[in-house]
Amino acid sequence: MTATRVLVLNSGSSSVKYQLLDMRDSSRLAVGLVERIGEETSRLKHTPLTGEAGSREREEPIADHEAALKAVAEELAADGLGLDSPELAAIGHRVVHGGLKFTTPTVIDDVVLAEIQRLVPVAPLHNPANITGIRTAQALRPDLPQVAVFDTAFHTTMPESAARYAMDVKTADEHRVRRYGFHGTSHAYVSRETAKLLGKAPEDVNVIVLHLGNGASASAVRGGKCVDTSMGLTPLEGLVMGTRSGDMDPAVIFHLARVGGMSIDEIDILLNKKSGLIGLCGDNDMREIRRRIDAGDEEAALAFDIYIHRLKKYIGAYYAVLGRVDAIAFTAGVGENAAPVREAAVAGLEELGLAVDGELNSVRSDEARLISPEYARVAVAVVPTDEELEIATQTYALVGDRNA
Ligand SMILES: Nc1ncnc2c1ncn2[C@@H]1O[C@H](COP(=O)(O)OP(=O)(O)O)[C@@H](O)[C@H]1O
Ligand SMILES: CC(=O)OP(=O)(O)O
Ligand SMILES: [Mg+2]
Repeated sequence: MTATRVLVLNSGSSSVKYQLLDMRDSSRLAVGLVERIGEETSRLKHTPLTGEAGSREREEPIADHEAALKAVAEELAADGLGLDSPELAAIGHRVVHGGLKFTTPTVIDDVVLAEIQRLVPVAPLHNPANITGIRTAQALRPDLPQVAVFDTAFHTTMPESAARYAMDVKTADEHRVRRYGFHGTSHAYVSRETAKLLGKAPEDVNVIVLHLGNGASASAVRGGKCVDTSMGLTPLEGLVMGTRSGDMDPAVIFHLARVGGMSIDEIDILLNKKSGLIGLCGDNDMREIRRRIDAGDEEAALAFDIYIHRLKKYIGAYYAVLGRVDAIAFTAGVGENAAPVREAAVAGLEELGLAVDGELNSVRSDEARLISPEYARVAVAVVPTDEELEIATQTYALVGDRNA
C-alpha cells in the first residue's frame, strides 16, 4: 500500500491545531483543536470528515502538550484513522523559530531538534510546545519521518537592509540579533493564493499580506519573495496583537526596570501576555471588542483605534518598500472575519489607489475574494490562510516519494 496521508500538528503556546490529510487530492480526513492546555478545563474538538458523523467535544483537564497529543491520537483512532495506520506517510510540524539555518522544510533528527531547542529563548511561547509535539509524535511513531516546517523560512529572502537592526554589528552577530519574521507559512500561502485570485503568476505581483490572528504580522512580498515583515527577533515586534504590544520604544523596558522596579521576566510577561488588545481594554477577541464598541464602550473603541492606527502605518510603510502594490490581502481570524477592521485599515487611502466596497466587504465566505471596488487601482482581498494544508504539502513534497 502506498502511504499518502500526512498528519499536521500546529502546536501553539496553549493549543494544538491538527489536520489529517490525504495528499492524493489534498483532502482533509479529520481536523481538530485542543484549547486551554494546562488550564482547569481544556477542550478538544475533533471533526472526522470521512463519514456522516459530526464533531465531538471533550471538556476535561489536559495538563500539557504531550497529554493533548495523546488525546488527539485517541480521537483519530476512534474513527479508524489512528496513528498506527500504514497509510500515514509522515507527520508535519509547524515550528515557529528556525533561525537562519532552516530555509526549507527539514526532516527532524537529533541535530535538528537540538537546534530548535537552542532557539527557545527567542520563541519562548512557541518553540517549547513545538518540541513537545515532535517528541510525543516520535514516541508514537518512531518509524515515520517527522518534518519541521518553519515560520521563519519564507522570510529568509529579506535583504539585509530590512533584516538588520541599526545596532552594533559585532554584538548583533554574536547574539544573532536580527529580524527573522514569523507566520511565514501563512504569508507564503496567502501571497500565492492572492496572485491566483488576480489570475497572475506569483512572480508578477507585489502583495502586502496582513496576517491578523491572535498573533499578527504584516509582510511585503515582491514577486513571490518576502522583502520585509513586521515581526522581528521574536514574535513580539510589529502590529498590535491580542496580547502582545508590538512596536514600542525599546527604552520602555529600561524605564520599567529602573523606575518601575520590574524584573526582566515580569516585563517579558507584561509585553507578551498582558499587552496588545487585552492590555488596552481587557479583551483580546475582536468579536467581543466590536460588541463593546457597538454598545458605546469607549475603552474598547480606543483599543480598536490604536490597533487600526498601527495597521495603517504598516500598510503605508510596505507600500513605500514595494513601490508598486498589486494587492493587499487580509487573512487569519481577524483578517478573514472582521469587516470593520478591513474597512478602517484602508479608510482614507484613496490617493494610494486603495478602497473597500462596503457591500463586498460585508459578505461572509470561506472563499478567497476581492472586496475592492472595480475602479480601485490596488486589489483589496480576503484570502483565507491554510497553514496546515501548506505544511502538509511541503511535508509530502519532501518525504512522500520515499514511500512510493
Ligand atoms: N467572526 C469573527 N469576527 C471577528 N474576529 C474574529 C472572528 N472569529 C475570530 N476572530 C478573531 O480571530 C482571533 C483568532 O485568530 P486565529 O487566526 O485563529 O489566531 P491564532 O492562530 O493566533 O490562534 C480571535 O482571537 C478573534 O480576535
Ligand atoms: C509566531 C506567532 O505569533 O504565532 P501565533 O500567531 O500562532 O501565536
Ligand atoms: Mg495562528
